[in-house]
Amino acid sequence: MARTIREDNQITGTLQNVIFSANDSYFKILSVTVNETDLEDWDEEEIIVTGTFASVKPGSTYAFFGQLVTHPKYGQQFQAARYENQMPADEKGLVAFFASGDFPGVGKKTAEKIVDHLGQDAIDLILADSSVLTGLVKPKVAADLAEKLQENLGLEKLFLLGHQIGLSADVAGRLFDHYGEEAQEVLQKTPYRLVYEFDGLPFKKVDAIAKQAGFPDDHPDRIQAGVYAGILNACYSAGHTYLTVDQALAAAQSTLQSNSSSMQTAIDQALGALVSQERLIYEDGNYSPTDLKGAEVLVSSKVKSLLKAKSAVQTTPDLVDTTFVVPENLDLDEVQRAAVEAALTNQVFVLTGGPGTGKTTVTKTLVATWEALVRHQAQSQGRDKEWAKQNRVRLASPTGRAAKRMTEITGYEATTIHRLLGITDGDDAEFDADNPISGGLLIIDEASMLDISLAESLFAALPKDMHIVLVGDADQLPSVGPGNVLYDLIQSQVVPHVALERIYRQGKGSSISALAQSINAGILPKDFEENQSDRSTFLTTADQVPRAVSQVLQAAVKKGFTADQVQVLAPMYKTPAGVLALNQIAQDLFNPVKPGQKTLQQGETIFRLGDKVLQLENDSERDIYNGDMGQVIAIHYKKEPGVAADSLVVDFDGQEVWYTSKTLNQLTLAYATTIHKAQGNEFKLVILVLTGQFKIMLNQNLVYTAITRAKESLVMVGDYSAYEYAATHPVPVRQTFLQELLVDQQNGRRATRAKQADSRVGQLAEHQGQKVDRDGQTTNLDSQSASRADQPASQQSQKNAVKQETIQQSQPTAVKQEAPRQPQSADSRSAEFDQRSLTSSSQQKPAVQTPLAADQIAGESGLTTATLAQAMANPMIGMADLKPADFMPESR
Ligand SMILES: Nc1ncnc2c1ncn2[C@@H]1O[C@H](COP(=O)(O)OP(=O)(O)OP(=O)(O)O)[C@@H](O)[C@H]1O
Repeated sequence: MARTIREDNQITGTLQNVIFSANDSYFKILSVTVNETDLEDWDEEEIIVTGTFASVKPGSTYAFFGQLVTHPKYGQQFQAARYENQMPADEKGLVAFFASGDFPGVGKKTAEKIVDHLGQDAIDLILADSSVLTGLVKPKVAADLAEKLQENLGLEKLFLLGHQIGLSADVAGRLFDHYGEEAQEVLQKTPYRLVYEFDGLPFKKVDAIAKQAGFPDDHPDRIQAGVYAGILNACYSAGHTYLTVDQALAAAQSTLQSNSSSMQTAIDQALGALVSQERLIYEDGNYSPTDLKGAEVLVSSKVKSLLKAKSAVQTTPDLVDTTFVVPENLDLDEVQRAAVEAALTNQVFVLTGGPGTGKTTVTKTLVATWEALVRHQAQSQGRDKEWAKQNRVRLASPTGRAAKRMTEITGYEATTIHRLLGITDGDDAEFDADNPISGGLLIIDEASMLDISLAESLFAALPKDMHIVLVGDADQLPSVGPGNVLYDLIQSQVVPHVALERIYRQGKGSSISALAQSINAGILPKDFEENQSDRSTFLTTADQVPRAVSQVLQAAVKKGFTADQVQVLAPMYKTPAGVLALNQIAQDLFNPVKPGQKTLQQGETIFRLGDKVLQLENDSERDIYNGDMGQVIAIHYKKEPGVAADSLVVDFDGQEVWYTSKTLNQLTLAYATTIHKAQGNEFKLVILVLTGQFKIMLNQNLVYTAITRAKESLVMVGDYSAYEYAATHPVPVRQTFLQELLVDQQNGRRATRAKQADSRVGQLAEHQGQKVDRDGQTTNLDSQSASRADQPASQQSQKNAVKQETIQQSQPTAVKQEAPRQPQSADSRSAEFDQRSLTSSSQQKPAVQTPLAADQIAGESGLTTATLAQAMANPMIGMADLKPADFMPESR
């Protein structure tokens, strides 16, 4: 139901007391005695007022503007959108205000002196310029008084100004925290500074603030900030670390919404100014945001210096050979063994491979062999325990979940990279170039998720002689943030690399692996629609997706799958086939409303006790990270004894984390997630939804990443053409410098030019339409976005070339693979896609019909209920037994 917009009501009242005050924001709950109100039905003396307030003072009078709402537990209360401090109306009141005891060193006499000299505008005069107090009071008293006034009234004024210019109280509060008493001046006099200095205000918003402050469209500050914001947005939305001149101009024009010739000249001047201010770097016809280029330079130079370094622990091939330890007596194949040797005999090493190829097995062997090497040398060289500790193995991963898995598998402590580096929110890393981390060998898992900024922090903090091994699946999605670290390291051929290709886990019979490999090669296999022992396909139109997913989930629930074991994946949040809608469906199935069940609401989401939930942000202080999944294990209401505020407790694999209304926005339901958020996680059953509505997001790496999250079974729902389109479209090329920085200058330039030529093919399509961030959130374009459909197919061929070259150059023993078939041209595929998307549901390829219903399976297969769960563990009689007929609505 659409929400009706109402005019604000008003209450003027005296503050009795502050019932609750949040630590991490200005949110408060107040008890107020009503003096006057326009609320028709309010006849009580007191009212509860909630909202964002400065240091409001009991006994003072305020005017609150907002709405009367009904809280499910606490009943009626006033939700204030803004408020005003009713300042003393006359000089007598003003004297009482200054002498209230709030201002150290100001008694009645001093208060009278101040008011005598400054009159009724005393407060405004002091807030504007505290030097008006010079000579009236002692310097210390003047400083304290000005500071206290700022703290209370300065923030209140900022709330008021924020309200007038369309800033939420929360942003106004953060601005005050950032700029202090200067905040108001920044907003009114130099608003475009916010583009460079303040996180979380898009250029459009800053521009609107500046317009209200009287800045014309052609003001140089506006053009400069618009150019900078445009370039930065373009880099972040496409994952680039630089833009060509043409791209930079297009991004700037799009952000500034003008391409007049005078604007062209102004943009050129702004680009020059941004370069001289060192906000941008211009080189060889490209513009890079200084931080991104700086990060690439640091990573490349650190990699090069590490490659030349000699570690304290000797790792000659002979020593590695004699100390080689393979856990669990596994028989490593030739390539795996060569990978271990190369990883230990080189200071920097990259290991890649698809699921089940033995990356973890190699990691375990590396850890065990390294420890044996350290022990052996500590003994033979008479080293002490401290030396062994200094050279120990460290393990880390970009996500908490992957780190936990590493710990479980290796038996060694693994952490997130953030934790390894001691990065806490908003603060600099504890470990950096001046204070490096300790350890002799560092293994980073899920390295495909490493963006250039995190890579910079990581490489900066490595001791100069540390061994580093990056492990990942090169065919997965690139990092959410800019950069292409893993790809560039491999492509440079400067860093030794082994690609594991033989699949062990799912074995030859696994059709999920075969499908993933085929999609990797740009082909949707002929048997895509045929149900296999471990995968099924259900073709539906976009509007049939919710029903189809619901049917599949019901079948899964009947078969005993838990919410933890099943993961619904879709590329984006919105649309009826998107993550938000699918979460509702899954929540109702896995955790239906029960009488008396405790719930807590945040925005549109109602969390129920028992829900599967996902952490959306890194919160290093509480050691929970973006992508961590957990379960709601308790909900507490404020009215309960000993409970200070409504709260929700989540169990993240044994770690309990509390959320209150202030942190609940970090959490969402996790029955369905975007594919980006599922990176680094694996699930027994994956239900993947792709439809033409997600076209802007579809590519090989996305669908490959989704499919390979399935450990045992995969159910694909949606539109055939969407799968076909994704399978035949490589991930768009990322423009980065790291590769060329790693190789010699001359060769590097050549490579860059080739990449630029490629990316220009797609330039015409850029800066148009919608912007979709790397996690599937749609926003209107502020600057630009690259249309994935029009990106060249070059990354696929580059990728294949890398694989081939790597195998030949760094890994002579690896099993060579046939070069995959090149995908069709992007144009012909696009045309085909559009045609298919227009096909009506009756023209959709029919779902394969089989007569066996899910709940018949136990009987017909001769399994008892008790053995059914056991049977589910076997992919051969697992989810694949759920046939299309079990999932699809009867009417189909
Ligand atoms: N050389 C080998 N011989 C026999 N079994 C092997 C060999 N290498 C790996 N395996 C087995 O194959 C399975 C998959 O290996 P592993 O977990 O190391 O792969 P992975 O690449 O880490 O997979 P994922 O990325 O999906 O976690 C494991 O059960 C492992 O014991």
